[in-house]
Amino acid sequence: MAPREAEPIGVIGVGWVGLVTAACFAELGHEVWARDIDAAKIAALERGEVPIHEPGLPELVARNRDRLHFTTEMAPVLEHAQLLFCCVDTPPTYSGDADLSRVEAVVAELAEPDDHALVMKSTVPVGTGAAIKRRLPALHYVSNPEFLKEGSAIEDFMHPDRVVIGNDAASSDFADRVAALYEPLGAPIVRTDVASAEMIKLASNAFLATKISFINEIANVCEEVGADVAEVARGMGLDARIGPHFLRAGAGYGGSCFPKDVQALKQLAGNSGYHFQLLTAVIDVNELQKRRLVGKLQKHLGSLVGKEIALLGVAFKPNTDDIREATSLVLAGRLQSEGAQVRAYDPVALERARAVLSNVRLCTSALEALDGADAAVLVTEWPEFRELDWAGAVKRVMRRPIVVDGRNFLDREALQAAGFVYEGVGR
Ligand SMILES: NC(=O)C1=CN([C@@H]2O[C@H](COP(=O)(O)OP(=O)(O)OC[C@H]3O[C@@H](n4cnc5c(N)ncnc54)[C@H](O)[C@@H]3O)[C@@H](O)[C@H]2O)C=CC1
Ligand SMILES: O=C(O)[C@H]1O[C@H](OP(=O)(O)OP(=O)(O)OC[C@H]2O[C@@H](n3ccc(=O)[nH]c3=O)[C@H](O)[C@@H]2O)[C@H](O)[C@@H](O)[C@@H]1O
Repeated sequence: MAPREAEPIGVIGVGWVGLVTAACFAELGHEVWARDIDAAKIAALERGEVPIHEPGLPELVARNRDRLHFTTEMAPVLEHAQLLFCCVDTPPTYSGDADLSRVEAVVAELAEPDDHALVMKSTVPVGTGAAIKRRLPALHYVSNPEFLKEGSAIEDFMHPDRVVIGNDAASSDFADRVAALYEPLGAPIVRTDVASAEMIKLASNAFLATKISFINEIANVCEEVGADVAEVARGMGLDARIGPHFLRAGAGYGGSCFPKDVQALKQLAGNSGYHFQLLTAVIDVNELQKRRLVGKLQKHLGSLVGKEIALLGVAFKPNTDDIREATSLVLAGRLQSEGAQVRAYDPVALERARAVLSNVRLCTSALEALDGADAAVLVTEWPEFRELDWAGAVKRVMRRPIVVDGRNFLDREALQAAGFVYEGVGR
């Protein structure tokens, strides 16, 4: 696609957000200089390898290879581009606050006053832009939070519900140039101040997490009173004020963002003297929700000592190999401390799992994980799990036909008809 005006773009931090940003801006016709301090990652990208599992990304990177310039150095980025999209990670610290050390490292490499603008795509606490500007008053700073979801990152980037751009008066020309980059996408562009832009990102993630914890609590009550949460969510979601999205009850939210961003917003409020009660509950519900699956196993197996439990799925959601804060990790730990033997299978996340699930037997197929298992727990709703021959091969290899469906994903009626004990969430 030929852009109305090509704008050389710098991307700093080439992870999930950075690589998708770089590839999508290249697809929109811009030259992109993308820098990461991880030399192995840059070397892989230069060889044409994409280091993460994200549908469509290898093709997009390959198609735009001529416009994508990967580097470990800051100098070529500064030389070629004025808009510097900061996409470094902002993981949680022990206190739950966001760790801004990577952002600080990027800022330390910028001079001022100069003709660059730092465009913050990383998720940062409200006040980060102001703090950076206090130290470097002449630095141009634009907040441009990212709302993409892993697994549909390219689609989300190219067809956003909205684009948010926050800036002060001194940086309005740069902010206009950032807005111009997104114009071809046809999405509403929300122009606002930096602090509000930062808050829009945190509040959006916190609200979505709240929806999930809310429906999970409704699910838990449904179990007590004999209602089906999937039916309840369907009926609720048709109310336009509620909407149908993010009402899937299950084993709680995971991933690199909701857990850390909800915690970070709670901490941010606390640091300013405000106790954000609702978010405290959202977090507690989510932690308990992951563990409730253990109780469902105990209901049918009694003590878990020596029992063989198969986890179907390790990734925090399908279509990604990301296992950061995945429910599978909490569950594996809980099951092991109850004395169970745990085996697990995931179509794409096994390599990443190997580094953290040391006492779990990682299997190369679902059937291998299910062979001899006393129960199966569906943790990630990969389509291939629905397509397994439950009534035939699975029934034959499992020691006991018990399935805990942590995502309400499998065909309950078919499994029950095949003689399985089926436990969903909230039904
Ligand atoms: N993963 C997601 O779905 C989304 C993430 N975000 C936010 O975007 C930010 C990035 O997230 P991810 O892409 O998931 O992180 P990531 O961990 O996948 O990637 C971050 C990259 O930055 C690199 N890096 C660290 N310090 C650097 C430096 N000084 N210079 C150059 N590169 C450096 C790292 O080596 C890594 O490759 C976070 O703040 C996150 O909260 C926002 C929306 C969606
Ligand atoms: O800031 C971020 O990093 C991103 O965080 C989430 O995206 P992501 O974590 O990639 O994935 P989601 O699809 O939101 O799922 C997050 C978790 O919630 C769970 N979930 C989601 C929806 C639902 O109805 N129920 C539910 O339990 C998923 O299983 C998963 O564990 C947001 O959806 C993005 O808008 C945001 O940009």
